[in-house]
Amino acid sequence: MITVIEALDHLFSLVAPLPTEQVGLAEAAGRCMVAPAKANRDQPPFSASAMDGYAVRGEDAQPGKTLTVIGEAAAGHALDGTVETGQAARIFTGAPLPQGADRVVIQEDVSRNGDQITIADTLEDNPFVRPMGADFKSGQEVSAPRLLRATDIALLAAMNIPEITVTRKPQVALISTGDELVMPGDTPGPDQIIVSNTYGLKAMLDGIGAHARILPIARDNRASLEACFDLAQGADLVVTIGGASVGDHDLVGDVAASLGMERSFYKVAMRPGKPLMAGRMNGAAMVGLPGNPVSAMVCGHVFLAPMIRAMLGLGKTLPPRYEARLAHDLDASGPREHYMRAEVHDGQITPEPRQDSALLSVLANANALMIRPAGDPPRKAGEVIQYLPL
Ligand SMILES: Nc1nc2c(c(=O)[nH]1)N[C@H]1C(S)=C(S)[C@@H](COP(=O)(O)OP(=O)(O)OC[C@H]3O[C@@H](n4cnc5c(N)ncnc54)[C@H](O)[C@@H]3O)O[C@H]1N2
Ligand code: MOO
Repeated sequence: MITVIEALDHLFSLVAPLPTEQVGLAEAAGRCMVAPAKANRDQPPFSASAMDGYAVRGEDAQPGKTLTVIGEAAAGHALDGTVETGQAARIFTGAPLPQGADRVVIQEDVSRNGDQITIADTLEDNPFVRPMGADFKSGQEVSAPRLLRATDIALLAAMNIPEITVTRKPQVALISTGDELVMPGDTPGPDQIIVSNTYGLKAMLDGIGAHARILPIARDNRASLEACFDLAQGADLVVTIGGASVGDHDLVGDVAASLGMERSFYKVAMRPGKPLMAGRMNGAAMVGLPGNPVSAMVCGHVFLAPMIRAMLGLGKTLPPRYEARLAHDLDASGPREHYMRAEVHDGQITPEPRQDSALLSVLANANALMIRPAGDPPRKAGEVIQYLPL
């Protein structure tokens, strides 16, 4: 059996960065921007008031001083004039600082009588001015490649970049297999369960920039599986779930091979996730995940997510591992790399007491996959161990 790292190497060789397309900013959230974006202007484009109050010359900002108000500057309406010694301009947050003025006295520090203001003894030191270009300067870059978050989109908008170049979304076809499965909302027979893996995987993959399609459930016969593979055409990545092991009804490998799948590997020395298979099929990457719900989700994190990132152009890199200290002693681990459902709090990690790969409630309760290397010896509380955050 190959290792997790070897399997990832094979999986990376099945994918490449996808072509790019233009999108408007309103559609850019979660997309992968491929080229650096450059600010088209300074922000703010002028020295701006940070508060509501009065713009004055620095030397006039003294407690007890009385000044004459000569006009008003509001956001979008600059004052046409200069603030001279002994003068002030009414000013509001975001307005350009008038010529001559170099600070703002907030209105709480001023008493006003007609066109006269007197500065109070409570005068604050802060000049309440945002210098021109304080946020960013023209030409400043937002680096790429990057998955765009809400905060990036706000920054790109402020930079006056209405359209960006992004990688086309990887199209993923998700095929659950098994006679025992029905869709959520359907009425299961006495020997049936509700399909969960396709829904969990779609949520995971859509959340990292892919577009996953849930295909009809393939039944445990060749014709049904073939029909589902046919529906998967056009996808960049075809993912089957279940039917990967050694049982009489585990047909995925055979059917995929008969449809031309060139296999890269079958079986990985990991737990859960051992009966994983992958290859190239009709120009797409194909991954056959094990059916146990936790196995499928763990393989999604460990294998599918890095493949999606590679297709987006974010590089062929391993998911970053974090470190925490064991809260309790652990027994020796087995011959397969073990991804244990665990909880990390305040830098301390505790594996969940039950690790059966059928238990989705345990997975949902966990916030980490604690990684025990193959053949890991017994470990003591306080030792450092690696994990993937969930
Ligand atoms: N004799 C052996 N038996 C098994 C071995 C083995 O090495 N020798 N491996 C075990 C391991 S490890 C796993 S993992 C499972 C994986 O088997 P399959 O990929 O063939 O999965 P199925 O048998 O189809 O299903 C397993 C389990 O998961 C449920 N399932 C399947 N698909 C879904 C879905 N989309 N949503 C929710 N639940 C699903 C299914 O009902 C089964 O309960 O094989 C072991 N056996
Ligand atoms: O590998 Mo299975 O995926 O141990 O449950």
